[in-house]
This record gives sequence, structure tokens and C-alpha cells, in this order.
Amino acid sequence: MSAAPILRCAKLTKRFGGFTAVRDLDLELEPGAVLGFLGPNGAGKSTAIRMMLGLSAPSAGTVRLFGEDPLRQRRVRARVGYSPGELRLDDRLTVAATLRSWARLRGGVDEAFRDRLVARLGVQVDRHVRGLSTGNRRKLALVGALMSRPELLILDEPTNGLDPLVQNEFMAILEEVTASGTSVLLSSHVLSEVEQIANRVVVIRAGVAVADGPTDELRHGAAQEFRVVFAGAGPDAADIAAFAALPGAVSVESSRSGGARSGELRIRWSGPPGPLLRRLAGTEIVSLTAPEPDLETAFLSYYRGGGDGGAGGASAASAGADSTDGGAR
Ligand SMILES: Nc1ncnc2c1ncn2[C@@H]1O[C@H](COP(=O)(O)OP(=O)(O)OP(=O)(O)O)[C@@H](O)[C@H]1O
Repeated sequence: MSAAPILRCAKLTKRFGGFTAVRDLDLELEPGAVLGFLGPNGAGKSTAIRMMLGLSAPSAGTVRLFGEDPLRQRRVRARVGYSPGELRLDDRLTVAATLRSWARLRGGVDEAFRDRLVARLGVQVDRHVRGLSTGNRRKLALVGALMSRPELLILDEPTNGLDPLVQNEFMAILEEVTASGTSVLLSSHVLSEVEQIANRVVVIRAGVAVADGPTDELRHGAAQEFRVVFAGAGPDAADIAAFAALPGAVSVESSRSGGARSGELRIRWSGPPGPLLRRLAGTEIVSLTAPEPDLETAFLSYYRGGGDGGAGGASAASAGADSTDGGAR
């Protein structure tokens, strides 16, 4: 390890009554890194993020933000730009007044930079917060998180509610700020955007980290799909069973089982493909393709199988009830 991590969680745990929303989470963010924080609805991402910021007290475990405990040393939060998943804005203010009040909390911001962000994201500063659509509230929160050029950005579902053009513009801005050295923790359901920007990914399911590693490694370490088109009548039931029995075969889809065209097999495979290629060497095939696995394919297996982490707990809509969360800053 080189420089000390700017964010470190060790055995971080949050219980709500008898329900454990986050359990023994270990996570590190190195300076300049972009960490994707992925997980299905109710997995515990927002709960973990609020503890990282000192907005909610852990039931067990520790958080160190820039080496400090953010619950005790509240001033470290000023080094973080945060866009919460659930926005709480003061409806009485205009957009411009909201930005001014956040800037004051920061002790001032570079107004030219703020105005560029406002223009690029299409924020209408003269509007009242009260009448803003979900997407426009989100854009305001993103300007708030970015405008002070923080060392660390913590973004909880930042593109939620944004139209595709604004999403693209926001991702372009994010790429620019990360290129200039800003560290990011990006919680998102949108795997393609995580894939575009994150060099490392943590997947959390039911409050527990189920994967943690460099994005490329996780993508390539996961099962990939081979599509084989056979000459002639194609494989019969016995052939299909033989492919399914190969070590490495995760699943086999054919026209019989559905999911593949006649004469084609779709074989989901984990690990080196040698056994599959040796088995195919004895057959007449027309084509063999293996699409580059994307994060979506890679992580579906982590998402599946364990429910949404909410079993026995309150609904995600109640998130935030215990926190001192004050909204975007
Ligand atoms: N204040 C609370 N009281 C009780 N349960 C809570 C509270 N906050 C969160 N939970 C529960 O903890 C679990 C994790 O919620 P959290 O909002 O952290 O998930 P998430 O991964 O951010 O989900 P999403 O992607 O849907 O926003 C959920 O089951 C949620 O209902």
C-alpha cells in the first residue's frame, strides 16, 4: 500500500433493533481512487455511507475519514462533497439561495466553477426549490457536492432521476474531476456508469460485502458466456447434458430449454475455458463467440440469490430516520 487511505471502514456494523443493515463491512479508498459501491435495493449502501460521513453512529466497528473519526471530528466532513440518495432540501429557498447557503457553509466556493457546473447540468437558479422535479433537485444536489472542489466525493445514486443527456454530462464532469485527482465513492445501480469510471468495486448484499476488487479483475473473474453454433441438427439432449456436466459449466441454454436459437448453445462458464474447448474439438461447429463480459454479467450472480437484504427490516423508504443527515452539501 502506498499513501494512507482517505477512507477506511473496519468491521462497520449498523443494527436497527434486531435487524442488521450493515455487517462487518471492511472498505478502503485510496487517494485518487474511484470506488464503485454496488448492491441491490436495500443492501445497506446508504446506511453505510451515512456512517462513513459521521451522519449516523455505527453499532460496531470504525470509520476513519482522512484519518479521523467523522462522528467526533465533524470538520473532516468539510473535505467531502456529498450527494445523498434521498434529498432533503429547504423548499422555501430558491436554487440560487440554496447554493449560496451551501457555499457559506464551505467558507466560499469558486463562483466561476460553480457557474460552469450550473450551465453544464442545466440548473435553473431562479426557480424555487419547492417546484423542482426529482431530476432538477438531483442536479442541484450534484452542483452542491462538486462546487467546492472537494478532495473526496461521496455520491449516493447520483444519476437517479436524471435524463440521459444530463447523465452523460454528469459522467463527463466526473471523469474530469477524477482525472484531476479527486477521490470518489460512487454508489449506483447503473453498472455501466460504475464500469466507466471505477477502478475498484465493492459489492454489498444483505449488508455484507460479497465482492471487493479491481473492476477488471472482478469482471474477468466472473462467469462468461460462450455461444456455440453447431453444424447440422445441433446437439441432442445427451450432448447438452455432457456440456452441462463439464467442470466450469455454470449453466447451458439450448432451444429445448429456451434462451438459445435452434442449433445453438449458450454456455455460461467460470474459470479457464480449456475443458470446454477440448469438448468442442470433437464436434462440428459453425461459430464460437464469447462476448467480452461486462459488469452486468459479472455482478448479476452477486445480486441474485440472497433477497434484497430487507427481509425482516423496515422498507428502504424509511432510511434516514435515525440520522442527523442534513441533505446535500
Ligand atoms: N432508520 C432505519 N430504521 C430501520 N431500518 C432501516 C433504517 N434505515 C435503513 N433501514 C433498512 O436497512 C436496509 C438497508 O437500507 P439502505 O437504504 O442502506 O439500502 P441501500 O443499499 O441504500 O438501498 P437502495 O439502493 O434501495 O437505496 C433496508 O432494509 C432498510 O429498510
